[in-house]
Order: sequence, then C-alpha cells, then structure tokens
Amino acid sequence: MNKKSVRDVEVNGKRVFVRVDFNVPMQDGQITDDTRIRETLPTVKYLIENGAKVILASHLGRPKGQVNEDMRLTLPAKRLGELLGKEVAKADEAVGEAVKAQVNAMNNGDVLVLENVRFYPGEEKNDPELAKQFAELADLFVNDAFGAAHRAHASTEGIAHHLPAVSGLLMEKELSVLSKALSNPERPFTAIIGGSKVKDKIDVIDNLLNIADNVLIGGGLAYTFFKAQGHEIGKSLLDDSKLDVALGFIEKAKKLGKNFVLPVDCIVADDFSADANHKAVEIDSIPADWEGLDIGPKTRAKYAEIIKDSKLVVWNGPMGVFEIDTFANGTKEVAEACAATSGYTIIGGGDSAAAAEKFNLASKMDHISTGGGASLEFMEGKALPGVVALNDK
Ligand SMILES: Nc1ncnc2c1ncn2[C@@H]1O[C@H](COP(=O)(O)OP(=O)(O)OP(=O)(O)O)[C@@H](O)[C@H]1O
Ligand SMILES: O=C(O)[C@H](O)COP(=O)(O)O
Repeated sequence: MNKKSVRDVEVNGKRVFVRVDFNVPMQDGQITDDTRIRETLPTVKYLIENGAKVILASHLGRPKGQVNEDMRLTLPAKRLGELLGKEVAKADEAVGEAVKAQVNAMNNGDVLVLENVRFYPGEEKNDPELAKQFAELADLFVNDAFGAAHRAHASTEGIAHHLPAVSGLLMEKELSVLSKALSNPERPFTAIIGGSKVKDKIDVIDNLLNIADNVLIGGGLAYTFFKAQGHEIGKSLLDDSKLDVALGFIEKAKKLGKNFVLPVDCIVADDFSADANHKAVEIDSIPADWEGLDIGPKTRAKYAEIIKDSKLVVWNGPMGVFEIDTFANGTKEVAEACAATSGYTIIGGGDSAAAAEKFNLASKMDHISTGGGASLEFMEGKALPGVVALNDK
C-alpha cells in the first residue's frame, strides 16, 4: 500500500484520533458478535504500548444525525475495556468542550471512546466544520475503520484534511488481503451475495458479473429478482425501484456467459417470527400473504456444490434470517460449504461474519473482512474515500 501507516509516524505523547468501525450487531442490549472490536486490538494496543493518548471514534447504526439511546457506544466501549483488560473511558459526546476537557486530562496510554459520530448531522454530510472539531481533539488521525472506508464522512475523510493522516493496522491488513486475492483471482471465482440491504448491494452485482465466474444470490435480495421475473413474492423484501436493474443483470450475465444463479426454492413463513408456520416452496409458488425468509433445500445443495468446486469464494450477506434458527439453514449450509472448500474464502459483512461465528466456522475461513459495503466497493474497483484521504508514503 502506498499510504503511510501508524508504524511510519511518531505517536509517543501524541493525542491520536482513531476512527474505528464499532458498528457491531446487537440484540436485546447485547453485542452478538464483537469481531470488529477484537480486530482493532492490534492498532489500539500498538498505540497504548507506544505511549499515545488513544481517542476512538465510531458510528453505530444509522441514527440519522440524532441522538438515539439504543445506538450509544457505551457497550462497545465496555467490551473494548474487557478485551484490553484495562480501563476505557467513554465520553457522552463526540465533540465540544466537555470532550476537550476529557482529552486534556488523558495520560499517555489512556483510552477514551467518543460517542456515536452519527449523532451529529454533519458526520454523514462530511461537514468541514465538524471535521475541524474532531481534528481539534488530536495531533494525528489514524483510520482503522475499513468497514466505513467507503463513506466520505467527517470522521473518515474530512478530518484527514486537517491532521497528519495514516492507516491503522487493520486497515492495512484488509487492503493487502483483498487486493492480493482480487488482482489476479484464482478461478473458478464465486461471489455469493445476500442480506437485506437491497439498495446497497444490487449495484455491486454489476461488477461482480465482470470479475467472477459464478454469482450466487440469496437473502432478501433475491425477491426483487423473482418479482422482476414476474413471480408472486407475497410479503417478501422488495426494492421496487430496482426491478429493471435486476432484469438487466440477468441479461448481462447471459451476454458475458457468466453463471448467475438465483434460488430455485425458498422457505416461506406466515409471520416474521420463530414460531411462524413455515414450509419450503419453489420460487413460483410463494403464497401471496407469506414471506420468503431463507433459501430452500434444493438451492442450498446447488450452492454448496458450486462453492466446493471454487478456487476463490467471496461471500457477503446471509442467505436468510439466520438470527432465527428456523430460517438459519441456508446461511449455515453456505457457511459449511465455505469452510469445507479447498478454495480461498473471504467473508465480508458484519452479519455474514456473525453467522460464521454463530456456526463455529469462523476459524475455517481464510479471511473474515470487517467490511461489508466497503469490501464490496473495493471489489467494484472503486476508490475508498477513507483510504484516498490518507497521506502517501
Ligand atoms: N429473506 C430475507 N428477508 C428479510 N431479511 C433477510 C432475509 N435474508 C436475510 N435477511 C437479513 O439480512 C440481514 C443482513 O443483511 P445485510 O445486508 O446487512 O448484510 P451484511 O452481511 O451485514 O452486510 P453489511 O456489513 O454490508 O451490513 C440479516 O439481519 C438477515 O436477517
Ligand atoms: O456495517 C457496515 O458496513 C459499516 O459499518 C458501514 O455502515 P453503513 O452502511 O451504515 O455506512
């Protein structure tokens, strides 16, 4: 990488603003997967050991510029303290006089976690004023938030224009693994795309069709394709604005001779709950008042076969609502196939990583990326603003 890293600069005695991605999945007030926090430990420990004052900033969820009590960084900060075995202070805000006072009171090696940067409307607008306020807290900016590197926000991009700006160790590792795998991919190269954020993901399929041999679709995304093909999808997830795009991908795959694979069956339920009535149906038989919440058994077997024959597998987004056991089998079987293949496996996305953990298969994957959207945009060949803004070597 041609960007400076935290190892290239002096950190001793410096106030270091470290942007991390502590956007961890939570359920019932508990962190369900702390991978993203654990993965920042090398950078945080490096800074502590080298005498920096470590100021951590992150977003959590999408609070839309307002304070949201469920999206405070209190729990991630607490978890970080447990993992470090050290006291970690938590600020109630991310900028302002109270935070400045807290920073001024820090000793070398101390760690302070700021409040959710997305509680401020200026964060996502990349407001230079907010970026300046962040910068005033520190002498150096370290970006270790690979998961948010595709966002040009005040704490990921704007701040880099006001301070010396370098990458953290996680950022460095992610960029190195992904570029090595994708610059000259081993083939067959299979991309598996699932999850629920249709808008965020449907577009990246376009480029995956250019670079991968097989593109397998699952999760909530699939139903927009079924609808575009004229099928009844009942109450399943749908992005109405992407129907033409979806049809376009099917055409494009044909033209390029790529294997673009949609589920052939799915698990439908009469309610979004663990005790809902549910059954496996072919995709042309989804009842009008039911919803599709997982890929079906025929699809699972088909996907597992393709994955096992692949030399490189990149997977982003669960195949179904894996948080509920009844709808977890599709994600589980895809995870098992990824674990069993001799090909190189890269998992991207907070929820896909959480799924690999849940099924105790994380250690069998070659690389679990902390970036969902970020790893997808990287695969699209897009420049990541949070990386571009860092100082060159
Ligand atoms: N058929 C479906 N209907 C509704 N929700 C679904 C369906 N399939 C999967 N999901 C949900 O999708 C969510 C994950 O989607 P998401 O797009 O956020 O993936 P991700 O891997 O976390 O990627 P990222 O890191 O980009 O957020 C899970 O909470 C899962 O329950
Ligand atoms: O979960 C992610 O992919 C990152 O934390 C970025 O979150 P965002 O999609 O809300 O910007």
